[in-house]
Amino acid sequence: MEFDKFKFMQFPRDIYVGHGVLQRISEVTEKNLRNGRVCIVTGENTIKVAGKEISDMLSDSSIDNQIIIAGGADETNLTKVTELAKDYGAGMIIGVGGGSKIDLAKKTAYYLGVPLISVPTTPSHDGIASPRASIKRNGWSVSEEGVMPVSIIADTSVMIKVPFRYLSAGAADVISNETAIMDWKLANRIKGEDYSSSAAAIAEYAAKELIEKSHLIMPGVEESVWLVTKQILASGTSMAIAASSRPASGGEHLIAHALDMMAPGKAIHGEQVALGSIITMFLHGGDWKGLAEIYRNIGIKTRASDYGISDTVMVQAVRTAHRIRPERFTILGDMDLSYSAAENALKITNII
Ligand SMILES: NC(=O)C1=CN([C@@H]2O[C@H](COP(=O)(O)OP(=O)(O)OC[C@H]3O[C@@H](n4cnc5c(N)ncnc54)[C@H](OP(=O)(O)O)[C@@H]3O)[C@@H](O)[C@H]2O)C=CC1
Ligand SMILES: O=C(CO)COP(=O)(O)O
Ligand SMILES: [Zn+2]
Repeated sequence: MEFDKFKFMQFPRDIYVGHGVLQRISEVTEKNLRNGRVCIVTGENTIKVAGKEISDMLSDSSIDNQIIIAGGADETNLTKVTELAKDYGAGMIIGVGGGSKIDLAKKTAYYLGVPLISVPTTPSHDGIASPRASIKRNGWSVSEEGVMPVSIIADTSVMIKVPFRYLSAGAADVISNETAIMDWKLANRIKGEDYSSSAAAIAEYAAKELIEKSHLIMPGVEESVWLVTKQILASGTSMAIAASSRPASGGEHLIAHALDMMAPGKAIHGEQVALGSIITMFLHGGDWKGLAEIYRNIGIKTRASDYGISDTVMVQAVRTAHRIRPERFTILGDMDLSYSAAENALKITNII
């Protein structure tokens, strides 16, 4: 048979991570702006944290720019942001904020065919340096092709200012690669899905590094942000190699996306993912107790009620999460779990 494999991988060119790197924004913009003006996609909170400062720094360097304040990463907001950026003649997008703003920015840059700079204001997720965008369409979360940022400016002196909960969530998002990889291997064995051992090795390395150094993840310590951000970048690289979020998103993420729909605004992404990965680790027959202990050590609460999520919702989320992405086979299978099986697993693992 003729060799017909093909894969497109995108990687960032320049990554600045550490104290005070935000000051590089004008220099990095000038280096990457081919033509047109700059649109800064940010949120209501994050404009105050870094969005406005970035706009001022660009203006001081005579770079025309416009701020777009956006909401969540859903279809409606994406259309609005893309139209505004297009009307403005954007030749570059700068995404400033958490995962939702960076995903909107990734997808806008993708539609307009312009470069993207990613400026995370929080270490709460591992989408900072991934080419994938998680967008809600008709209420369902879809993992889509976006652009990989040409540059990432991760200023730890900005990211340290978020509540510790956000740092714990980011670490949990990376640690959950453990179950994502188990699911990917399972899908490879059962469904013959393509599997990349190099992408999996990097995703697993990132998780293991944080597990080994979990005692160093502490509140109010900028070095902890540095530690987590480095592995967030590694996790993003694994998604770039796979050209998919597979190495960092399995059944635990499906449960998180189900909770997004069924219990919106209760727990943040990384917290939902942590709950999901304890349960999928249990279903895989792995060391769920050890995993839950690690999560608690880094400040993650491991009971659904800690977030105001009811037992019934938690059971339903576990039962039905597989419906969200039927093409992404995981330990959750391709049929609803029985009520009693889901409830039993959640009780044994002390999630409910
Ligand atoms: N594409 C990918 O590969 C990945 C995507 N994701 C996606 O990322 C999202 C989760 O990201 P997450 O960051 O947790 O959620 P959000 O982007 O929703 O941010 C959570 C909240 O934190 C606020 N915030 C961010 N930074 C600061 C700050 N420095 N100070 C004060 N408030 C701040 C935001 O404000 P504001 O309202 O201003 O935005 C927002 O209200 C999910 O949609 C998930 O699907 C997650 C992992 C990987
Ligand atoms: O959150 C992710 C990795 O941490 C990837 O997002 P999806 O679950 O939307 O693919
Ligand atoms: Zn995630």
